[in-house]
Amino acid sequence: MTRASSNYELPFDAPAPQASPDLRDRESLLGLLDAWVERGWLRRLDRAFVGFLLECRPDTQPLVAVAAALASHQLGHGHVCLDLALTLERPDEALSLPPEGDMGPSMRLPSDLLAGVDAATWLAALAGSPLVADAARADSTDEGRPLVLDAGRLYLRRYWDFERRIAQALRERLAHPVETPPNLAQSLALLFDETQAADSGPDWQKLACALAARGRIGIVTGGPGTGKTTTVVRLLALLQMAAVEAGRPLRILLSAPTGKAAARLSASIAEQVGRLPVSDAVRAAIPTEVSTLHRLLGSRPDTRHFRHHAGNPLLIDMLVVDEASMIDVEMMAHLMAALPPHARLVLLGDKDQLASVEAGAVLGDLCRDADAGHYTPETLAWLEQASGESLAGTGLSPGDAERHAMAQQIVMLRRSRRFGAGSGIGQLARAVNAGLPQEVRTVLERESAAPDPDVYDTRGIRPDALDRLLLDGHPASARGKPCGYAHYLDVMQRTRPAADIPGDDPAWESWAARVLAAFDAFRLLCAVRKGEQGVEGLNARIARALCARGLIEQELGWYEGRPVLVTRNDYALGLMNGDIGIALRVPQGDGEGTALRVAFPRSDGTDGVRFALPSRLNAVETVYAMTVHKSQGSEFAHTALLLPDRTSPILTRELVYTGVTRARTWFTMVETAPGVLEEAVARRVRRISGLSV
Ligand SMILES: Nc1ncnc2c1ncn2[C@@H]1O[C@H](COP(=O)(O)OP(=O)(O)OP(=O)(O)O)[C@@H](O)[C@H]1O
Repeated sequence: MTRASSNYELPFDAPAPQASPDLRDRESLLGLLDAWVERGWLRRLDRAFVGFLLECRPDTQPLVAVAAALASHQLGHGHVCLDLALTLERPDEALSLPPEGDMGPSMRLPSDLLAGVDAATWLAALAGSPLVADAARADSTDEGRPLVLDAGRLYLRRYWDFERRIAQALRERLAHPVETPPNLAQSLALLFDETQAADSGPDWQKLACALAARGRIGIVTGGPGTGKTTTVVRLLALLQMAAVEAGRPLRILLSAPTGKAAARLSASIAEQVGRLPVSDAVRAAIPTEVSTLHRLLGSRPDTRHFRHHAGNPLLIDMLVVDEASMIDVEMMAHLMAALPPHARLVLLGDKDQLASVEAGAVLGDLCRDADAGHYTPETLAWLEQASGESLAGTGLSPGDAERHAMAQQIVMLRRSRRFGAGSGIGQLARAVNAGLPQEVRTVLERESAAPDPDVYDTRGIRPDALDRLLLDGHPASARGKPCGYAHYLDVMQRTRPAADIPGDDPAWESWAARVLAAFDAFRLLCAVRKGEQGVEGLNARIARALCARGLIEQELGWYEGRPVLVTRNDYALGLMNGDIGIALRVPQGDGEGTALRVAFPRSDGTDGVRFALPSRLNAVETVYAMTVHKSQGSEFAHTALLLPDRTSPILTRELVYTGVTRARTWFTMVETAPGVLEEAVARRVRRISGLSV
């Protein structure tokens, strides 16, 4: 880093006009930041970053140091940068401070710290600091500066770079469309031969397939069951038909952010490929194996670098990534870098779901215009001609090639095949997504009172009734049984192979697979981790209730039936953060009695299972209840979402929507206090970023 000086700079000790006492000098500011770290308001990392900057430039103004601390803090909350104006407008809200559940003694808040600071003064201080590069000036001497100021947003350079590289790579892809396969219209007609009902509008899947076929980048977004996988399977068939014919089948890879999502996509594609009206040669050229993004890029232990990057790109012609809403800005930048320029990239995902826990909401940012379409007249004409579908009367808004460049390669699927008009879960998801609390309440009341409900509402549930719900679910109905956690333990006991069957017999693996599948019959989702109504409290409660009923041997430690969630990638064992396993008693290899082993599904889309020694698992936690965040990419026959009794900024529309849409057949809303659901539905997540293409 250069140690250039600047005319703007004030000596460190000079107070900014009307600044709060915390911004008067270095010691006061660091004192407050240290107190925030102690209290868990800032990460140690954020404080260390400021320490590093002050070491490089001891004369740094407090206004610059505090901006650096807050920009780093924002990354921990999923924001790619610090929006200065927004932070000054509503400091505590913009910075999510005090954090959820902080009941400690009073402490100086961001609003106290930033009182009296105006945007112009803050911007001038940053613009004048040798630590801050100005994004508008392509000045190579700026390159070593650790912070970047871009249109009123302050970035840590790494993250500004990620965003810039993603935008650049996408623009290049958009600027160089590929040749569409010959006979596009005929192939589309062959693959999409369903007749649409006259009132159901155009076949959005066909439109999505056509758009993706013409570009190096295509995005297919849509709610659960709208046919994202169906569309991509047909796209793969369409492209491979032409490529196989030409004697050069495409090298295609499929990927997803988590092992669970990869396994789901793999099973779904395998099932759909069989039904394609194509030759065996084309069918054989469509892969069904799906790897996680980490595995695809070749993650290496103890480093953030991957084996594949711009200098060693993937040897492929096409990449499909499912559950793209879970991709954070860093992963997306690595992904774009590792993709050879000629390769096609297709992203599938639900833009309305919660974004990744890490910084950035790439899919949400790119799909900003997806509801309105924003197609240019050229795109509209091309789409109608290629697909034979009419977009008249769809209510889409017109677009502009400059302002809506990315929108030209995005289609939003609008008709759910899983949750049709009559589905309570579908209606609930739509009402939540539309941000209509009153409508949400109406749907809950109406659907839960129906004779064979798929939605259950338990307002003000009593503790004993909650325990019964969590263990036994609801009474069986015509559709089957909305289970609780007793179910998979029952399957475990009932289907256990006979004790004299040797440990290497496949019966043990099939049994484990069956128990793992039964575990997915029910999941309790929580909004928060801490407290009685968080994951930690509920896991303890469920274990206690199962133990009291004699369904598990003990509440703590390792016991048969204990479900565990992997919380850190373990490359040696091939386990990824988010993988779920269950401890089972299986025969020892030497024929000497039995031992506990943790069964994990293989992430190759098969029903295979592998076993790990409990003592080898370093980062796991019990997972009856899980956070909505961790449940992304999974679905469960019966899903219950428990909302805490106090509202908080993390209870948002996206969180409730993601929770509801994890349910395949039944959904239970567990409300512990009035008004919390309504407030959550009315609140939107806003991820701060500058990604726009
Ligand atoms: N055009 C279609 N014709 C008939 N059935 C369809 C069609 N599109 C989707 N389906 C069926 O609807 C269900 C959901 O489709 P699909 O799995 O493709 O949706 P998705 O959007 O990928 O779902 P998810 O949200 O689970 O990722 C599947 O059973 C699929 O076979």
